[in-house]
Amino acid sequence: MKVPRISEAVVRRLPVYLRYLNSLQALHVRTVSSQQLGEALDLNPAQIRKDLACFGEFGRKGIGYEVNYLIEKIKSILKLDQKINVVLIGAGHLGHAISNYNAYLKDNMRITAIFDADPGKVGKKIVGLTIQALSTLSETVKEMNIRIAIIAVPAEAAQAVADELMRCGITGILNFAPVNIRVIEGVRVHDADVTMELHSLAYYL
Ligand SMILES: NC(=O)c1ccc[n+]([C@@H]2O[C@H](COP(=O)([O-])OP(=O)(O)OC[C@H]3O[C@@H](n4cnc5c(N)ncnc54)[C@H](O)[C@@H]3O)[C@@H](O)[C@H]2O)c1
Repeated sequence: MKVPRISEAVVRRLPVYLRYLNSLQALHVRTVSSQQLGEALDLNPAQIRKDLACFGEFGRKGIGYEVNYLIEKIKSILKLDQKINVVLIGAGHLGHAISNYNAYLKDNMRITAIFDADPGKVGKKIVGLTIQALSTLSETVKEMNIRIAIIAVPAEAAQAVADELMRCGITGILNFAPVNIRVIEGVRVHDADVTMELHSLAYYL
């Protein structure tokens, strides 16, 4: 089935559905209604039905959605049914934490290469992956067919790193550096900024 172009808001909600569905699957729950999903995720059931209807008729009246089937569908929509290699740039404190987390993921999407500019770190290992010098970035990205990168370098280095990543063909960047990265058309950046999240929480105090 050809999937129509869907809004960013829907793309953002699909991983939320997936995470909850995975937790239901772990509990051997077989079906779930949009009502139950809505209550658990604090979302409008009509919204959920509308989101999922973008991709076809998954649900059945009176039964709801089959958890396993819906998980497979969402994974395939998000392309998580295929192996996705990710490169991490920056093997510092955050880079280590992310790599350690990655090691326990039972996921098709995994960090498969780590790079750092510090010659003292190059050659060392983090959870089985050898930290590489940036001179081999382009080669590794091509070899491993990598299109997604995580940036965990200091803010002042982030733009140059992003530029190099784009030259290598990276089209998706998860940026942890507290700086706005400029990208060329066709490349997406998602920012993960702990400080900004805390600052906006402060407003609700
Ligand atoms: N540590 C945290 O909890 C945390 C949380 C959120 C965001 N951040 C942000 O993530 C980034 C990394 O933080 P950190 O605490 O891991 O810093 P860190 O100093 O421990 O690590 C940064 C790493 O990047 C490497 N590096 C520097 N320039 C580089 C370049 N041009 N190419 C490749 N590697 C390069 C350094 O050698 C170092 O290993 C920072 O921008 C920080 O603001 C950190």
